[in-house]
Amino acid sequence: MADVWQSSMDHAVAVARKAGEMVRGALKDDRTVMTKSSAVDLVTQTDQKVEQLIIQSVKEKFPTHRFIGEESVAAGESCNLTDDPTWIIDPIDGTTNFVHAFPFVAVSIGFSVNKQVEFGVVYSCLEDKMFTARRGRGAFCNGEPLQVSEQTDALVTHLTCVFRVRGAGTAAINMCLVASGCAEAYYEIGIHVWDVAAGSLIVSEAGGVLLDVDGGDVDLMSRRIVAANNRTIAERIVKEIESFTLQRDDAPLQS
Ligand SMILES: O=P(O)(O)O[C@H]1[C@H](O)[C@@H](O)[C@H](O)[C@@H](O)[C@@H]1O
Ligand SMILES: [Mg+2]
Repeated sequence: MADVWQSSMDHAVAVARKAGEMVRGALKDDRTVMTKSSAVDLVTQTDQKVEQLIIQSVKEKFPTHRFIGEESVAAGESCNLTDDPTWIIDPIDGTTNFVHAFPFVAVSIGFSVNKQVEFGVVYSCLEDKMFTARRGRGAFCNGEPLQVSEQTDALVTHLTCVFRVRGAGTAAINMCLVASGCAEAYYEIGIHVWDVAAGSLIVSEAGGVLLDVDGGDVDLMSRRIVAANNRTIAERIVKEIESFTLQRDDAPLQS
């Protein structure tokens, strides 16, 4: 990656930390659910405030950059990735955790150019862990290099009856667990681009493998992903799970 994106990445880290402070503060006194479109799809005022904080602060510094944010898309903005520099933001990944004070909540910021993720930042707010990756330059947690595990006996961070299962309740942290070598794999159907844009780069820069749940190349707009420490485990997961298709994130808006 050309050094031209370093200042954007530095800004992403700084604003993710600020956003994390806001999330920690709100955990104490503002976890009220505003809307609930399903048992798992919750929105709080804090989700919206944190997204605004990030977008405003980025706009001031990088006025030409574009945004895809979970709450902005929920409010009707389009979710199309162009070749322009684009910040892909999940203000609170793990909103259900946040509402219950279950202590795994992340701010996730991916940054893409020419439809390729150039850097990813995931701040695990309560653990105070800042996960970062730049394309071609490795993945880190609080500055320490990350490496996926060499285990062949897989611990998986999502539902399956074949593997041992753990789940943090946030796609971004689940992926950082794979990147950190604490779990061998994560898969999910139903996530959105803002859940996985940053985490996917963190996994691949830590030496992991990303696949679509049908075994092809991962497509961040397709709402499905397998992330694993190696290809053998990724392909085993592909074989074991029953895949299905959901409406893509970039599907044309219904009029
Ligand atoms: O809605 P948030 O909390 O941003 O994202 C969550 C997804 O909605 C949910 O489907 C998924 O299981 C969870 O891992 C993800 O982070
Ligand atoms: Mg999310």
